[in-house]
Amino acid sequence: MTPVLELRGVSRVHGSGPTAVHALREVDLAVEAGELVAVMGPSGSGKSTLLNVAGGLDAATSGDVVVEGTTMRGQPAAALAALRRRAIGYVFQDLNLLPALTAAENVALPRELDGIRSRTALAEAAAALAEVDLAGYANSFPDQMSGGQRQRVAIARALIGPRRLVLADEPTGALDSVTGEAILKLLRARCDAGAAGIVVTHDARMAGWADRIVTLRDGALVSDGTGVPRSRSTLRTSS
Ligand SMILES: Nc1ncnc2c1ncn2[C@@H]1O[C@H](COP(=O)(O)OP(=O)(O)OP(=O)(O)O)[C@@H](O)[C@H]1O
Repeated sequence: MTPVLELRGVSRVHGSGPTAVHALREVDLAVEAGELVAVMGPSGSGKSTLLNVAGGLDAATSGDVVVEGTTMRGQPAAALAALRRRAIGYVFQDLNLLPALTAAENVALPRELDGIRSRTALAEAAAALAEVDLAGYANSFPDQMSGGQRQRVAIARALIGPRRLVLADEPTGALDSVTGEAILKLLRARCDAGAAGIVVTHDARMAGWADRIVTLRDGALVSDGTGVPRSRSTLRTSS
């Protein structure tokens, strides 16, 4: 089976000369449909860079990023933007919700940008909001919602439509552990339904929802927990 996401020898160097920062060094990583991978590692080890490169928000300096069989390198900007919108859901560390739009409008935005009719996109947004337990909040604005609710709106925006790759950068960062766990359960459920997911986290309990944990150190993948027995069936029965 073709992995949903494949990084092949991916390096990312910020800047050049003596001040160059090697944020990623020759990273190989494949994520299959149905799989949730947790990325851990110390601050500055390259976790956000890995997500940005995987999501096409930043370009690899060398190596290839392949999403659903499409190599990002060499794609015209418009094609890359379309691939990002259609295939990739991204939960940003700082959420990036637009304050002037309601929760439903925020969630619907990527679909509308993709040419889906507004009514259809808003109906999809309502379903995505229900999926994250915010059915009654479609018409609320971000500043009328709690931090945890805003986080769930951002998750709904990443899950709307037929996205097959979901990338989340510390999605539980500012949340209490119960809400954080709920967010990971949502990502887990989407992966169980056939998506591929990567979640950056510092929290080993959150990483417990993943099928495997990869660790970055100074931009290099130093461990890949492939082959570790899956713990999610245990987690599920105890939740
Ligand atoms: N745009 C940039 N320009 C220059 N250096 C950068 C840039 N983005 C990241 N870096 C550097 O690349 C390295 C990796 O950063 P990155 O944010 O990917 O790490 P991280 O593991 O996500 O850190 P944290 O856990 O603190 O979020 C760091 O040394 C950082 O300073």
